[in-house]
Amino acid sequence: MHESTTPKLSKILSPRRVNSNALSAEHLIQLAVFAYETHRIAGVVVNRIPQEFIDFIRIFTNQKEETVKIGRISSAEENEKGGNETGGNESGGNETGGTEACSIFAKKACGSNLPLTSDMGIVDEFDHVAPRLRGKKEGTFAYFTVRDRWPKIVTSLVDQLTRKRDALIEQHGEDASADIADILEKFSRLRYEIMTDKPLINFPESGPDGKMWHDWMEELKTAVMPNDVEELTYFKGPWLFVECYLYRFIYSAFLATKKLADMDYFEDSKRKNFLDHLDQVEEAVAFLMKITAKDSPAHEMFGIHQILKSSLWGNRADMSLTGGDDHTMKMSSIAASVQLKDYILIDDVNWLMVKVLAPLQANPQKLKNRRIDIVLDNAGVELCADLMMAEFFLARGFADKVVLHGKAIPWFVSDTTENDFNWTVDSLHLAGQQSAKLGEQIKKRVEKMEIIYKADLFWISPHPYCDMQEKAPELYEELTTSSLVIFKGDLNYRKLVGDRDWDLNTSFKKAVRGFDPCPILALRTLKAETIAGLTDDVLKVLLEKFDEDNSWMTSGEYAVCQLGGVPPIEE
Ligand SMILES: O=P(O)(O)OC[C@H]1O[C@](O)(CO)[C@@H](O)[C@@H]1O
Repeated sequence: MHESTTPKLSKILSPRRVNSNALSAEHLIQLAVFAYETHRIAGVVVNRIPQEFIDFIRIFTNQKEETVKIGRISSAEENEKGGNETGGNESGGNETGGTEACSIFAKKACGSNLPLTSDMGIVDEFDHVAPRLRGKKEGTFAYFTVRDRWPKIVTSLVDQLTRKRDALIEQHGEDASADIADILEKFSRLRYEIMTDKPLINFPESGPDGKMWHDWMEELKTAVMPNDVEELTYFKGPWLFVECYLYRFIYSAFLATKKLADMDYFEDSKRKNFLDHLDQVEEAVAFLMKITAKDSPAHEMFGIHQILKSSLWGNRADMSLTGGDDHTMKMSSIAASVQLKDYILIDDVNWLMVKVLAPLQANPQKLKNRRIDIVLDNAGVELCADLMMAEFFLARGFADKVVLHGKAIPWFVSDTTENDFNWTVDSLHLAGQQSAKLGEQIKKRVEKMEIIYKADLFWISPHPYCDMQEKAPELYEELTTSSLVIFKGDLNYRKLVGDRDWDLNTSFKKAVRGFDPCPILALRTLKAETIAGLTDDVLKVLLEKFDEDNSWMTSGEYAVCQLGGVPPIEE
């Protein structure tokens, strides 16, 4: 019976949200069976009851107050209760000797009338928190990424190398020819291994973090998935880990060459993105110059929304979504910040002003070392908006220094490296007079160490940020001295919430799992199926608009400005 009902159930549950009208007795039974099956397969107590299950039962039984409990009932507990209260599935013993049961019983008020929000993945099979996203789940964006986007990214690198072959040989000499052949061979194997879901292999322990990668892969296999080492494949491994591995693997192919070890193979698309947005950059910088001018009549707080949201919408112009293809924004990020406000699902900017920025600017203790950090994302137009944000904080007296954190190697197609940072500052004048002034201003600030660029290796590791304190204690310590850390973009957000399939209304605080060095702000457009902290009202609107389609989570159209690390405004 289990075999025949479970697939039907997954069909019902495969969209993230399920229309509760579609419920029937049969569905309910299937749910119970599925829960039992999952429990039995996972072999653990199910300690996180999916909201949809609770809602299903509540709606189905038409009772107002109840709790659904599903899990392994130990013999002692079962004896005490006198067995299964609803006469649920009574299966025989199990491997550990306890009696397994699927038990559903009413106890006390629980749940809300929220739409059904999470998928049926109950808890992660390895650590029993919300499930990590994985490429193996068909129909998800992670699956599409592994199946289509990654091979496409590798193919476009192959195309680029083939196209540039002669120029590279001319620049570096004949050795480059063998280098290119070597890389092409590695990439063709890489594509094959992705597409046929092969296990990840160790790459040479070279580079500043090569040894660490070996350790992390071992750790993942031994600590996180000890019984399923063969599961560390492109589709089955945790999506975040495997995606970081992919970009590190690409880097290792170049690193192993004689002449191309320093090449930034994503540079062309990053520079093109900047050059395609010159008008938009100039328009946005002109606004910045107006509100930061010494005689500007603007109120101190004027412009914060525009500047932060301009940086947010810069994150739309991400080239990794299109595999490096053109992705030109039509309006300037400042114009977008005004026009696109309805697409911001969580907007904590007022709260940020009250709790963080206003006290910083008032600076009652006359501090001289107020620091704001920006963990950068993409180069190109997004970096320009981030530089504007840094300048705004300094010019308007919110901070004495701004630390920009970039990547030490080419990363996720368009992420900012030190070269990108320097090149962009040097090239701002191409956008126009106002941008030229900004470029000069930033250079001065870099000289005076008011703007500092750093590239800690942790940012190119596969770890969620809740592990920072353990994996990169010095970086964590450093962030505790900051007044605000702004995390830009989707990848940073995925790492903040651990790249997990949280119920959409899980609090942000819970999802960051103790990562709390100082106030943090996520400025992210949604490009992956993970988010936490949506309110009932927002969920309702999304449900009405999208029903069972969750493209809003990955289209890059919607966004959040989400604050953590400070008490809620009403406290
Ligand atoms: O540049 P961003 O905003 O971090 O986006 C990169 C993200 O987009 C994706 O390419 C889409 O999932 C992810 O690989 C990554 O999380």
